[in-house]
Amino acid sequence: MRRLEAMEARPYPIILTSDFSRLKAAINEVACPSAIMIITDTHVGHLYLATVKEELGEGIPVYDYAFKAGETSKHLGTITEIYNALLAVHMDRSGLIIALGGGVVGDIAGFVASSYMRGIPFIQIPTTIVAQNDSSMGGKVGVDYLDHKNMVGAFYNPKLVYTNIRTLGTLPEREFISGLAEVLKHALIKNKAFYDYLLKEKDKILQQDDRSLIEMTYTSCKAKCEVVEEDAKELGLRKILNFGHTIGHALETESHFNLLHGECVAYGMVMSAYISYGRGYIEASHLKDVESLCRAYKLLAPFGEYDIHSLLQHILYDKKKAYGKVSFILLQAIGQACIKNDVTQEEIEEAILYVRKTCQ
Ligand SMILES: O=C(O)C(=O)C[C@@H](O)[C@H](O)[C@H](O)COP(=O)(O)O
Ligand SMILES: [Zn+2]
Repeated sequence: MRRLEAMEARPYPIILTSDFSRLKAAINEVACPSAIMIITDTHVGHLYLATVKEELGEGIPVYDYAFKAGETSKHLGTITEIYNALLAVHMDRSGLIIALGGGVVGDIAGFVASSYMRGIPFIQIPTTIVAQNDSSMGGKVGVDYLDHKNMVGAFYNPKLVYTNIRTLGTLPEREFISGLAEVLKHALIKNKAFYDYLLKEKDKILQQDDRSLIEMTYTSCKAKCEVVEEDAKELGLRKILNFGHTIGHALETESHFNLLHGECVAYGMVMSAYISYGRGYIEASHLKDVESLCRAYKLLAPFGEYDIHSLLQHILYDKKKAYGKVSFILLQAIGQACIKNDVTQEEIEEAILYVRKTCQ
């Protein structure tokens, strides 16, 4: 087991382990709830709800609510349904919400927790690579709105993140691989030694060796927490966590979510590295390093025939636009990112064409 304290200012523990046996003790350390509502989805609920409930025991009422699994549930309708479920069991501020599942569950349950009765405590039990290494910490919660991803939400931290890495065993391979893109991102923007580790340990990580996964998750979470610690509300430094996302989000939308988030982020990271190379920020060999790392983890499948004009339109309407400018995260070295808001349409087009040519 490993333990990390996220956020020095308002700390919450991140427990990394390989079963659920310490769950109750970990909750007791941070809360003393009168009742618990476990929010999950139909897929994860089927796999882990019974075990988690058993671990929680019978001392207090434990309710559950499962919504239909998938990004299509990430909208305000699901939020209202959960408010209704909470009201039906008279949940008040002395209650606790548990998010049991991947990124969509964490984002939805966290948003409910941030807004129900102006905020009640919640904890995260992330069950996917994305959730364990990225979305369960940092406090971003919310839902999609109309066509816009994560358009409505809040910053609201959990009281605890309890990660059982064995839950990854039931994750489809495509999702496992896709989620790893966020881990690679943390290495590329923040930690060259982690980049080296990821190359060295790739076989063990892909085989889901417990020790390697726990070590990887620990380092990944630490990198993210260090960034969030400095800039929780994404006014400056935190923007680097969006490396690969400006183009990645556009691709996600353009593929009608047929491509997974991490798959798009991987293409986006190579495109951003290409722009960085074009500007002379990094050497050609560093661009190849980014590609090799993604390929080592089976990312960068052949790139589809996406319409460049539509992609550009999505990018130009990026929700992170400020004062009319889109922020881009570029690389200055492996393990070092910078924020630029002067990337031109031509640079983006060339980067898309580069990935189209390289990923065949
Ligand atoms: O935590 C952050 O900050 C991130 O940007 C992490 C991203 O990997 C994650 O996809 C996040 O949900 C993106 O948020 P958004 O604000 O760009 O929608
Ligand atoms: Zn992401």
